[in-house]
Amino acid sequence: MTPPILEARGLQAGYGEGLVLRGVDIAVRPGEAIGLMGRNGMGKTTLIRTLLGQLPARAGQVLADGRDITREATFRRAQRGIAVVPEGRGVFASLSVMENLLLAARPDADGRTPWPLERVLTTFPRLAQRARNRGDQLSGGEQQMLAIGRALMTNPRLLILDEATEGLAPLLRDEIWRTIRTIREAGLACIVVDKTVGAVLSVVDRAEILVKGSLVWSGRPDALRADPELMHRHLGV
Ligand SMILES: Nc1ncnc2c1ncn2[C@@H]1O[C@H](COP(=O)(O)OP(=O)(O)OP(=O)(O)O)[C@@H](O)[C@H]1O
Repeated sequence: MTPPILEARGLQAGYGEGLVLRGVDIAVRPGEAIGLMGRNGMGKTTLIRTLLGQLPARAGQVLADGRDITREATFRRAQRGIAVVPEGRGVFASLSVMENLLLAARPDADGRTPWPLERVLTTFPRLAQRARNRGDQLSGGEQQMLAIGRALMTNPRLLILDEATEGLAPLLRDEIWRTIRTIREAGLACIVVDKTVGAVLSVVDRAEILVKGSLVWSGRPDALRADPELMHRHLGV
């Protein structure tokens, strides 16, 4: 069987004296979409940061395609096709939409470009309309689309979206969810973190619930929806 694109085994990490992740096992296979769920402060962002190498692992392993990358630098992981749309977006304010996109462009590790500029602009028609506008002239929703567009320009195999719809008006949220669905249908693997539980469950293949740095439940979205008590206890809905 093809090994997972990204995997954690017994992963522990934290800040200062405190341990946040208490031995997490998780794997994302090619084309799979995972919803990483849990109440505030349970460790979702910490897990993503540790998978990306932005925070060191204290114990356990991170593997990419079956290879141990626990000590590998963040930029090397990005070269392996792991792209992130961070909380807070990271768009260059003084550059145009087009410049933001072109600056991010690079082929994948095999030299292919499944996401050329034209495809990104077709996926986000709003970005095409705003091509000459500066990053700081965009609405919050447009900035978010640009952040996702920039990630796609790196031709990733796995896209990690942390709070992709945070702070956006409902209509813009719907537009972001529609594009995430399009990206999914294109076969790109994703990890999605978002407070809108219903929307996350509508786009992922599997949900994983974190409680105090441990994964306590993993399963299909319909199994989670069918268990209101579980949803209430761990997700507060
Ligand atoms: N830079 C930091 N320094 C110290 N503690 C931190 C830091 N970042 C997060 N924490 C703590 O680590 C724990 C997990 O936080 P994390 O941000 O990973 O949770 P989360 O599940 O992503 O929650 P949220 O939805 O609120 O972002 C929390 O107790 C938080 O206070």
